[in-house]
Amino acid sequence: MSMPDKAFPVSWDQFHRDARALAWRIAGMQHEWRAMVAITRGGLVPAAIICRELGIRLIETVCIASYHDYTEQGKLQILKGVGASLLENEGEGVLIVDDLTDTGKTAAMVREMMPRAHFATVYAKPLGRPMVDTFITEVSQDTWIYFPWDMGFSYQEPISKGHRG
Ligand SMILES: O=P(O)(O)OC[C@H]1O[C@H](OP(=O)(O)OP(=O)(O)O)[C@H](O)[C@@H]1O
Ligand code: HPA
Ligand SMILES: [Mg+2]
Repeated sequence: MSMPDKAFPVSWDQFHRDARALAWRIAGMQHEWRAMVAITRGGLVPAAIICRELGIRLIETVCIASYHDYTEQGKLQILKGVGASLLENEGEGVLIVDDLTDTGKTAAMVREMMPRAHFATVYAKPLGRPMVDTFITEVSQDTWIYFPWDMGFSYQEPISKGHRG
């Protein structure tokens, strides 16, 4: 995969707002969640915001490593799954959270573990969209989302000089 053409930088403020919007949408489903599963590492950030909003206190992780070299997706590797109790009833009543779905491969792998869980991401690209139940903002496949935890302050080229942001 080459570097996507477009950039979608997200600030902490915006991420908090978007994660809260996702919490509002899920709250509207009026479902009793028995646990939340955060997909590490990116899913830990929205998970923290959403479990606070929804009052969920049982938080588990699925630890997956996939993007080993910036935009180059390596083979997906499950480093850790969830405890047996969450797998009961195919994950019914479990809320799975990730920051985004891109190709949908990560979501597909976790869905396989808990087919009846609800899968929510803050952002979704078209290829991953069919793999998630709920998301807030769709960005095009040729866009790279820059999350605030990956960023630092740096000089920005003016748009007229070819700046892509
Ligand atoms: O839909 P996909 O193409 O599978 O991509 C989406 C996944 O990629 C990123 O995680 P990454 O594997 O980079 O690890 P991280 O969360 O530890 O940063 C992101 O947080 C999603 O989990
Ligand atoms: N941004 C950050 N991490 C990612 C992306 C993205 O667009 N796609 C897959 N992992
Ligand atoms: Mg991730």
